[in-house]
Amino acid sequence: MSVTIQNLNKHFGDFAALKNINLELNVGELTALLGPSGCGKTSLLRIIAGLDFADSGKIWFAKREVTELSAAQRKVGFVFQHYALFRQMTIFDNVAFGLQVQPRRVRPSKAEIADRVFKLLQLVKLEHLAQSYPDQLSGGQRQRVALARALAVKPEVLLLDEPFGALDAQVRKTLRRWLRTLQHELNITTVFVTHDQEEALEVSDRVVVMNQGRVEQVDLPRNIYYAPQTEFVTEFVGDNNVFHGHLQQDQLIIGEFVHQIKANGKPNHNHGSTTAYVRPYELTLSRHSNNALAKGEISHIYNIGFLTRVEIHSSQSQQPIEVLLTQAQFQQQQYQLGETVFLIPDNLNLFQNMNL
Ligand SMILES: Nc1ncnc2c1ncn2[C@@H]1O[C@H](COP(=O)(O)OP(=O)(O)OP(=O)(O)O)[C@@H](O)[C@H]1O
Repeated sequence: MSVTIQNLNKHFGDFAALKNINLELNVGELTALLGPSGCGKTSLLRIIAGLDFADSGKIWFAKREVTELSAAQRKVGFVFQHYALFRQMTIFDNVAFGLQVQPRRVRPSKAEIADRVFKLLQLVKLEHLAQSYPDQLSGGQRQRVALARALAVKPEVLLLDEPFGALDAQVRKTLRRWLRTLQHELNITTVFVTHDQEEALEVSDRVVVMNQGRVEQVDLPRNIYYAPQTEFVTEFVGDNNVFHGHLQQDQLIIGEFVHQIKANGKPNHNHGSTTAYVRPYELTLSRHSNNALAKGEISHIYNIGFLTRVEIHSSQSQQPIEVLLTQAQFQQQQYQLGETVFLIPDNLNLFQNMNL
């Protein structure tokens, strides 16, 4: 079931929480809504679910307009960050709940319910805990039960609001891989809210990056990382070093440094005040100033297995500059703490400041 969102707006009092959202979520895809706290992810998810309603705009599930329909009428499955399981019910009864409360005329028979619940518990690999109670389960297991419960009513769209947000890092990692496999097996259109970029990039088929109630970019995870279209996406996703300078034709001028820009890195306008973003692994250290962006003093060296992280203090950057090299690269050059080095970029993401 595809989901289409058209010209959606939502206010809370005077505050515009969602501003003209247009989205097309593809059938069977796992879409992540990613953005900082307060950008409107949960508001959008709740409106897709029918738990809240927009001021204007329309929503379709395939060809069925659902804008005015309640959550129950839309047939969505929902999983929240905090496992909302019924503590006094067994795991089996928790999963069966949505089916047992259906009106008699549509409710499956007792045997059918039992069969479906066991299949779902097998799917989330918890069939051995059917007769346990939520308090006897770990956080990760409870979230898997919550997912089985959401799936029990055969939803057309599955909506997950930071489902692993309350779990520790290791469990999160295991569960997000597991969710990805499961989601592909079931092929159910899924929307997943997260403020964790690694989670969004690893789990989803497509990522919607949001900022202050607007959609900034909708793209494949690799494009969000390697080809960010806006300054916000560049800054929000992945680590960056930031340099402020001036563009003049093909040259980026930062203080005393003049860097020749490669043909593929040129922005549309080639004049004026510019911010350059460079990933830590896209910077190389050199003892020569040729085509450098900046220079500075090595202030910290940190080995992290295969990689070496080098921090550099420079008057060209407000923050310490971070460079990631392989151990081999680093050792070959024998850089020392306190040494002055030049920074050469392999790639630049340039955004021009239109106000200046
Ligand atoms: N019921 C409400 N009444 C008033 N303001 C609200 C309400 N719900 C959300 N907001 C505001 O709308 C904005 C978006 O909230 P929302 O919960 O959608 O953000 P979010 O991106 O999901 O953030 P988080 O990651 O912190 O959950 C926030 O500024 C929030 O304070």
